[in-house]
Amino acid sequence: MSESSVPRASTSTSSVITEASGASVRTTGQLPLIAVTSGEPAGVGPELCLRLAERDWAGDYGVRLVVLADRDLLAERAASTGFAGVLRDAAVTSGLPPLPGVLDVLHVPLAVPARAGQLDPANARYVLALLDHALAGCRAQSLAPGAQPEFTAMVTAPVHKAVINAAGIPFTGHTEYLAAACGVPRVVMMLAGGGLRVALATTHLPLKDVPAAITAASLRETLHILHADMRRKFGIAQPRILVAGLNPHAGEDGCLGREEIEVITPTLDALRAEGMTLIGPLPADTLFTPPQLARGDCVLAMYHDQGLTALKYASFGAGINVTLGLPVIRTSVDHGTALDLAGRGTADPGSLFVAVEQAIEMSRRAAALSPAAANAGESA
Ligand SMILES: NC(=O)c1ccc[n+]([C@@H]2O[C@H](COP(=O)([O-])OP(=O)(O)OC[C@H]3O[C@@H](n4cnc5c(N)ncnc54)[C@H](O)[C@@H]3O)[C@@H](O)[C@H]2O)c1
Ligand SMILES: N[C@H](C(=O)O)[C@H](O)COP(=O)(O)O
Repeated sequence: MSESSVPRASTSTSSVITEASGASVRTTGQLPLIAVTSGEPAGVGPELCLRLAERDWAGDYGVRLVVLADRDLLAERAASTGFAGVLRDAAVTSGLPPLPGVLDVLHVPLAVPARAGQLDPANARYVLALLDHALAGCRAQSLAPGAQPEFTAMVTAPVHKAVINAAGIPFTGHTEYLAAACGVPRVVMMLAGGGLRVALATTHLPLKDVPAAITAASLRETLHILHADMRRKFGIAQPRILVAGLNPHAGEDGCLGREEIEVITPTLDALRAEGMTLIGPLPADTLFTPPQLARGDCVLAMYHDQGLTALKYASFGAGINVTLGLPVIRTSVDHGTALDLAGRGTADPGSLFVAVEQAIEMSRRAAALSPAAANAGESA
C-alpha cells in the first residue's frame, strides 16, 4: 500500500498539464479554485488555514485557494498567532493574481464573536454555512451538466460535533452531513496516511449499533463505492481490498460471533464473482501488520476505531480524510478541533497541507476523466 504524491504542475504556460494524462485542469484564463472551510471557530481550524499562505499554490501547484471564514475571526487569529502574511477579501480581489503570502478569504459572518478554545453553540449555524457555501460552489457542474463549478474541490478544517448538537442540530460529521446535502444514501469515509488507506463500513455510530448496521446490502454498497473510488480518485485500476472481520479473530469459526459466516463472507464471495479482488474477512488484530498490508491497496474496517486507531497511530498529523461516493471532491484533516491548542499558533498544519494536495491530485484525475478531457483527447 503506498501513497502517491501530487504531481507538480507545469507553470510555464496558461494551462496546467497533469503528468498522468496531459489533460488540462485549468478553466480558460483561470486557475482551478479550491475552497477551504475553516471549521469550528473556537478550534485550530482558522489558524491552520492562515498557514496555507506559506506556500505558493499557484506557482507550485497550479491552483488557487480561497478560505471560507469570518474575516474578523481570521484577523484576530492572525494577530494572536503572529501571522506574517496578508489577508485579502476574495469578493473584491477575485480578478487579481494569487500571490504567496497572501490568503484570499471569502467572508462568511460569525453569529457571535468566537474565542479560541471556548465553544459557543451560537456559532453552530456559521460552521454549517461554511460547508453549505463550499458544497454549493462545488456542485454547479453536477447539478447542471456543462455549467462550470465555482470550486473544483472542498477541503474541510475540523468541526466540533457536540457543539453543533448542543445548538439543537443533529450532526454526526461532515461525511454524513455532506451525503445528506447531496441526497446520496451512502458514502464511505476513508482516511489515508503513513502508507495506509483505511475505509470504514460504519462511521459515527455507537459501538452497540455497529453489528446491526453491517448487513449484506450495506456492505455490498460500501464495497462498490470503495472499489469505484479507488479507481476514480486514487487511480488504481484493479484495487485489492483487505476486509476486516467484525469479531475477535474474525469470529473464530463462529465461536466468537457469527457475522463473518452469515453476512461478511457470503457478501465478499458474491462480489468476487463480480470481479472484485477482496481478501478476507481477516482478523483485525493482525490485519495492520506489514505482511498483510502488503497484500492490498486499502483496508475496509468494520467500525471507526477498528480502522482509525491503526491509521492515526501510523500517521496522525500527516494523514487525510476523504469522502468516497460523493458527487464532489472533499478531503479533510485527520485531526479534530484541538481546543487545547487553539489561538496559540502551535498546532501542526501538516494534515491540512496534505488534504489540499490530495484534493488537487483528485481534481486533476477527475479532469482527466471528464467528458471534456475525453473530447479533447479525441480531437488531438
Ligand atoms: N475532520 C474533522 O472535522 C474532525 C476530525 C476528528 C475529530 N473531530 C472533532 O474534533 C473534536 C475534538 O476531538 P478530539 O479531542 O477527539 O481530537 P483532536 O484531534 O481535536 O485532539 C486530540 C489530540 O490531538 C492534538 N491535536 C489535534 N490536532 C492537532 C494539530 N493540528 N497539531 C497538534 N496537535 C493536534 C490535540 O491537542 C489533542 O491532544 C470532536 O468534536 C471530534 O468529533 C473533527
Ligand atoms: N472520523 C473522523 C476522524 O476520526 O478523523 C472525524 O470524526 C471526521 O469525520 P467527518 O469528516 O465526517 O467530519
